[in-house]
Order: sequence, then structure tokens, then C-alpha cells
Amino acid sequence: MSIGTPEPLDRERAHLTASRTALRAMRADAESLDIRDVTANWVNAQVLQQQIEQRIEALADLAHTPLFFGRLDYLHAPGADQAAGASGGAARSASGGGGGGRREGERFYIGRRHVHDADGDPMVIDWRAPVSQPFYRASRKDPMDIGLRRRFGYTGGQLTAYEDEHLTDPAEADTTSKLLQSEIERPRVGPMRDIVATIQPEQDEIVRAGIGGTVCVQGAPGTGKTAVGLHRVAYLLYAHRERLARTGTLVVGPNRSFLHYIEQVLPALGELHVKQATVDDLVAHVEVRATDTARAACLKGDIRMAEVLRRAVRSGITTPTEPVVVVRGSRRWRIPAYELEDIITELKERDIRYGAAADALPQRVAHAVLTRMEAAGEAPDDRVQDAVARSQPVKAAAKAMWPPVDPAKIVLRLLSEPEFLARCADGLLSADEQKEILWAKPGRGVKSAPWSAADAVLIDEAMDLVRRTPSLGHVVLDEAQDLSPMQYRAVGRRCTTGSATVLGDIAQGTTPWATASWQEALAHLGKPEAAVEELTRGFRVPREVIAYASRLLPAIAPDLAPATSVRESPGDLRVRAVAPEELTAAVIAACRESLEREGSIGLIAADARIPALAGALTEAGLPCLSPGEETSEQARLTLVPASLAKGLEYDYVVLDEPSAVVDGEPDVRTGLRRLYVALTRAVSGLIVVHAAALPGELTLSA
Ligand SMILES: Nc1ncnc2c1ncn2[C@@H]1O[C@H](COP(=O)(O)OP(=O)(O)OP(=O)(O)O)[C@@H](O)[C@H]1O
Repeated sequence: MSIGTPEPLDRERAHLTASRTALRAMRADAESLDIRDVTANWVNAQVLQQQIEQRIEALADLAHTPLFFGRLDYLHAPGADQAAGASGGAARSASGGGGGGRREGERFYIGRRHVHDADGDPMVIDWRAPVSQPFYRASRKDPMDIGLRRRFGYTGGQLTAYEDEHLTDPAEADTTSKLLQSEIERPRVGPMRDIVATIQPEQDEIVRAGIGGTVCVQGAPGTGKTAVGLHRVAYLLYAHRERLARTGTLVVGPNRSFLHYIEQVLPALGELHVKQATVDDLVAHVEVRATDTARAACLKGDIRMAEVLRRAVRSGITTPTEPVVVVRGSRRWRIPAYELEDIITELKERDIRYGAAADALPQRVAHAVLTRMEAAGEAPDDRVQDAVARSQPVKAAAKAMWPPVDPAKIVLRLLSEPEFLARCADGLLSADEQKEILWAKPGRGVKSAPWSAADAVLIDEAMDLVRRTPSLGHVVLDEAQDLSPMQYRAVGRRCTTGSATVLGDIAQGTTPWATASWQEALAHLGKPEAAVEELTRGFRVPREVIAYASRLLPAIAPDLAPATSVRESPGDLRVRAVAPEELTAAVIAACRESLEREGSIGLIAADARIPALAGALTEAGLPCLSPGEETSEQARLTLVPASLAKGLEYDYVVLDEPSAVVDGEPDVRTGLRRLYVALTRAVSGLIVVHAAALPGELTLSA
């Protein structure tokens, strides 16, 4: 690595200026497009206009977002397949000009988007293009035909530094990148940022994994799972734009504050239209107004409920005892009960949705009538079959044999009628378990019933049993460890024909039904063949803090190895014991102390402590934000209930009373996992303030 002398830096700045001019020209071109002549109809014109506006929006030159952050000098011109992303004519040659055949070294500037000059020659290559891949993956061991890799450093939008690696030069020593290090160490203010300039090789493997397969990533806190998931979406949208435009992509996160925190990453990467939702959003078919006990929620999320629901949905299917008689003109056609029974049996055995079978049944009966007509010498056509299928006796018989099912009503019945539940759950749920999930008072109607979040998932399952849920092209599921089997199924049915990226950390599972193994989770998701990758290099939590938090691992996830930290600074860890009456004041003092440092501050506390701390902060004249609200230079302190800390990070964390965080959960393991999450939010420093004894697991030395 070498820090550049002014002269090459000037040349690089000139390329930046020229690239920005080219980008402005591209935008001006898009703005001047006149579509009046090419579109005859209004709808097409609207669609096209919208596409142009999106393109104009995407071509904005953002002063503080570097247009390129790297440069690759290839030893030889890349092959045709690799050069795909460098489209628009020959790339610039490192030696100043192109050439025929396998040209000598070509040079590519790597940035967030593709920029070309007036001749169509690339000035900046999209980071997702194949030709950009060595920027992330090339190493001394495998230089990938790269003579020089250059990383650029920016200060406030100005190109101020660069670092070089000559990967094929045996004399050059391996060093860690200062630019990478300073990006990792930078103070955190504002929402989550993209990591496009510094994606690490092990992360890039996941980002660029093929769209065909599902990838599952187990990663310790701060190993970049969320970042990787979001960059993977951006990559897939680039590599499979048309397919995904048709089928759609979705990012699923644990709660609204988390989604707010990450919502600007994809737009910064030029992807403005990716849907983000929580699992609750996906299944919001009824108004949730009740909370289950932990045991009831566990049972409702249990995989056995899938079969209970299947039986419930099919519970109304009846074996006919009467024939169906259809009168056409002067003739009567009679389908005997035993033949109807055969049709029902056959439909029951077929692997089709309940609703699709209900649609098929009248046609089957009509077909039986038609067969009889033909046997009697008539020549009925399809229209006759349709007419018979729609005839009153056939419709009435079909409805009686295979009655329509309203998914919410069937779940309402299950949770309200002990006999119905007993029938559907026979051999699956014990009497005691059935009692646990039954409502104390039967629900009167779908609108007014005391639905819980877990009930909404059951309704979603029932809906899918009736009508197939449309599948998206790709789903990223973050903080996946917290999902119940039934929730995995809800997400899985949204990517049956697509693929998924599943991100999580078993040690951070804080629901009573949290995932015990990824294999199991992937089976519930419907992707048992997915590969499980592990990320262990932590980019957030400093060494001393992660070591302290990792003391909990033997109790919460004994099979997992502690994360390492790539941060240079060991971190600032302080644990302060105070008298109970001094606790709040000591916490406020720790916040003040942290506010003297640069960056964001998170005061994390058990949910029950939040009102008292909010009052104390106001009294102390320290304004604070809620999680997910954007921090800024003026407002840097966020008061975070432990239940919402997941996925977030702050430069300095003040943790109030760890034992209260543990006690806030229904069982000790969940409590310790919640504490582990709270302890691993800090980027630079952590102050733990406690009056009660610390949980024993934390006081054991590592
Ligand atoms: N390659 C990288 N370069 C720079 N920063 C990185 C890199 N990878 C991750 N980071 C940063 O590290 C921090 C943690 O990343 P992220 O939130 O994605 O981790 P996570 O594994 O999802 O953590 P958690 O399990 O706690 O939710 C973020 O600030 C992210 O930007």
C-alpha cells in the first residue's frame, strides 16, 4: 500500500470531474427524451414516462456520494463474459488505448453505477458487473489477472487519498487497508450506510451467490449480515433485472424501527423500489389486538398447527349420500352417490389447493354427466359441460360436498369451539395444549375477535391452503432466528418459486420459539437444500466488548464460536456498580459522558425501565430519540427499549441494569440472549451501569 503523491491524485481527480460531467450529460439526455412520437396510447406513454423519471432520478449526481471508489488495472483485457458489465464499447486501456484480440491491460473505475461518455465508452463500471468482482475478491494468492487495485478515499465528496496494491508483485508486503479500517472505524451518525466500497471477500461470496439457490448465513453480531443481505438484493436486481421486475423482491426485517434504520441503503445503491416489511405486515389479514401467553404463542407457532389447519380447512368435505340429477330438455341425467364419492376421493388425494379443488368439482360432475350423454348417443360440446357445471343442482351438490372456506372464519372456529379444535387436533395437540390456545371467550366475529400476531399467521396458512400465495422472485429474511415454524412457512410460501437469503444468529434468538438449528428452519421455509454459511469477522463490536458479551455464549448458544473483531481499537468497556438509589443518576451521568465523544449514543434498558428513564432524561435536559428515528449531529442520544435493540448500533452504548433486561423475558435463556443483543450494539464503547447483581454468566471471567 502507498499513499499517493499529488500528481496521480490530480489525474484521478480529473477522471472524477470528467465522469461527473458525463453523468450530467446522461441525465440531460434522459431529461430531453421526447416520447410523444413513439407512444400512441396514453397508458404506454405513462409507463414510459415513469421509467424515464426513474432513470433521471437514478442518474442524480450526489455531491457526497463518491461516483467511484476503486480502480482495477487488468493485466490483460478481460474475456467477453466478464466484460459484460463494461458494455458500451471498449474500456479504457491502462496504456491509453484499446486494441484488437486480447488487449493489454485495461483499466476500470469501480463505482455505484455505470457512467459512460458521449461515445458510449465506460467511465465508471457498476460494482455489480462481473468485471468489478476482482475488486472484492482478488488476492495475492489469486490475483485474478489484476496488476493494480486502487482504493480511493474521500473527504466530504472530495477525492483526497488512494491506496495501491500490486497483487502480482512478490516484493510488496500484505497490509491491511487504512481506507477500509477508517471506514470501519468511522463514527456512526444517521441511518445505516452501504458498504459497497469495502465489501470483504467472504461477504462478496454471499452477495454474488446465484439467484437459483437459497443461502443461509449464521453470523455473530456485527459480522455484516444485514449489510450483505441488502447488497445481495442490489446485486440480484442488477444481474436479473427483468426477471425480478416481473416477480418482485422483498426484504423482511424484525420491526419498524429496524426497517427505518436500513431503508436508505438500497436507494443509495440505486435501487429505489424494493419492498420492506415485517412478518406481521405480511400476514396482516386481521387487526391484531391481543397478546398471547408465551406458551400459547409457542403452540400456535408450532409446526403441528399446519396439520391442524389442513384438517380444519377440509373438515367440511362430506361424502355424498344422494345422487345429483341434472335435467336437460326432456332428459334427466343421474350421477349416483358412489360415483360422486370417487370424484371427491380423487380430489382429496390430489396435491391442489382447497379452492382449486372447489373450482374443479362442478366441472368433474359435469364431465360425468357428459360421459353419460355421449354414451346415450348425444354429441355435447364444451359449452354444454360449462352449462351443466353452472346448473343449480350441480352447484348446490358441489357446495354441499366441498363447502367454501373463509380462512379467518375457520381459524376463529378453531380458537373458539373446543369440540372443533379437538376434532382437528386429535393426535396432534394434547387436551392441555388445546386448552392453552382456545380463547377464554369465543370470538363473535372476524372483525371483533381478539386476534394475536400468532393467530394472523394461522389465518395466512389457512388462506394458502385455500388459494396459493403468489411467490416473489427473491426474499431476504433478516433476524430469521426469531421466527416460529409457522412464520417460516408464511415467508417460505412467498418465495416458493423464487429463492431466499436467510440471515440470523442463533445466539440472538429472543422469542420463546426461536430457531434451534438452521437445518430445521430451512426445512420449515421449504428450502431444505440451502447452504449454510458462517460469518465470524465482526465489523461493529470492538474486541473487549465482544469478549465480555461472549461470556454469555456457553449459556445461550454453546455450539457457536465467539466472533472476532476487525476493529483496531480494543473498545472502551466500563462496568459500574452503584447503589440502587443512585442507578438512574449514574445512567444519566454515563450518557452525558458519552455525549462528550463523537457519534451516536444508545441508552439501552429493559422495556419496563423506559418510562422512568425517559422522565429522568427530560429532567436532566437531555433530549432523546426513539429507535429508528434518524440520529444527527444535533440529536445523538436514543433511548432504546431492549426489545427493539436488535439490528441497531450506536457508537457508545450505555446499558442500564442488565439483570432487569434478563428478568424482562419469560425465561432465563431468552433473557440472557436479550442481554447479549444489548451488549453487542456498541461500535466504540460500552458502559454497563448496575445496582442489582449482574447475571452470574457475565461475572465469570472469560
Ligand atoms: N465490509 C464492511 N466494510 C465496512 N463496514 C462493514 C462491513 N461489513 C459490515 N460493516 C459494518 O458493520 C456494522 C454491522 O453490520 P450489520 O449490521 O450488517 O451486522 P449484522 O451481522 O447484521 O449484525 P447484528 O447481528 O447485530 O444484527 C455495520 O455498521 C456495517 O456497515
